[in-house]
Amino acid sequence: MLELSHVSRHFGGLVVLEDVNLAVPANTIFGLIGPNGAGKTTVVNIITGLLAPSSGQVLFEGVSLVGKQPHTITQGGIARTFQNIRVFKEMSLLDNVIVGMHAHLHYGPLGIFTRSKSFAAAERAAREKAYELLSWVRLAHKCDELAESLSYGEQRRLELARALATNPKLLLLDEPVAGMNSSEKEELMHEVRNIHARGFTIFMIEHDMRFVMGLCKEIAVLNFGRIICQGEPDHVRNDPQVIEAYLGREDDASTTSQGVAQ
Ligand SMILES: Nc1ncnc2c1ncn2[C@@H]1O[C@H](COP(=O)(O)OP(=O)(O)OP(=O)(O)O)[C@@H](O)[C@H]1O
Repeated sequence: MLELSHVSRHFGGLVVLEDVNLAVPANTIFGLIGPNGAGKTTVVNIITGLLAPSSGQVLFEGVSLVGKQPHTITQGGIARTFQNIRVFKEMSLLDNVIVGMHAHLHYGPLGIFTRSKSFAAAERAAREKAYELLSWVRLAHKCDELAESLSYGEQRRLELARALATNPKLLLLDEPVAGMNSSEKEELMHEVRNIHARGFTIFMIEHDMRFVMGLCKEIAVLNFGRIICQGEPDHVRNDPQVIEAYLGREDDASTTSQGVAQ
């Protein structure tokens, strides 16, 4: 579904990504991990059109994403969440999700002013769809509350619902459990599994090894801008280069000489 071939990215003389090759098949949960500064965010920014690669190709369903604007890439079927929560705190949960849907609503400019029949129908359909997406992340009962009333974990779940509002085929999660406590992580793991079971392909970058190992079918490991290992969790966990890359790094995950955290 998503393919990066020989992708490199330099910032001046700094080589941040070098010859990165990744293939994310449809219907999988794929994880990209790596120590701080390895280049993970740069990969996500290249996929979503915020950055162009210095060289190489990025294909989504066989079509090149290089040079496309972020909103075009979103409309083409890739949605993302961000490391830092970006919900609109003074808006209701429903309105937060409807904002995410905006690009897909079809009503003419006059409809907005006259509240024509087609506008009213589009608005009703948007509210119904938003309610359904909120129910997927178990927040429908709070649909009219303001986002600011939600706990941190709930705000993250709201972001998921909003990302899904663009009707993506591929959902990119950028450090989805950053700042969460362990029960919030458990809940999000459940949510991500459910969303995947509804037919979405998921690509995540994440520091939390337990979360990644528990969810992903396939994992790629980035270190100093290069992919050093790719495969199923058990393979990655026991790979000597991966253990070496993580050993002594308290910031990323618990590692032992027997492997990366189970
Ligand atoms: N716009 C930029 N200009 C110069 N250097 C940059 C730029 N963006 C990223 N870098 C550098 O690229 C390297 C990789 O950064 P990136 O944020 O992609 O890593 P990361 O793996 O996501 O790290 P983290 O896990 O800490 O978020 C870092 O050394 C960073 O300082």
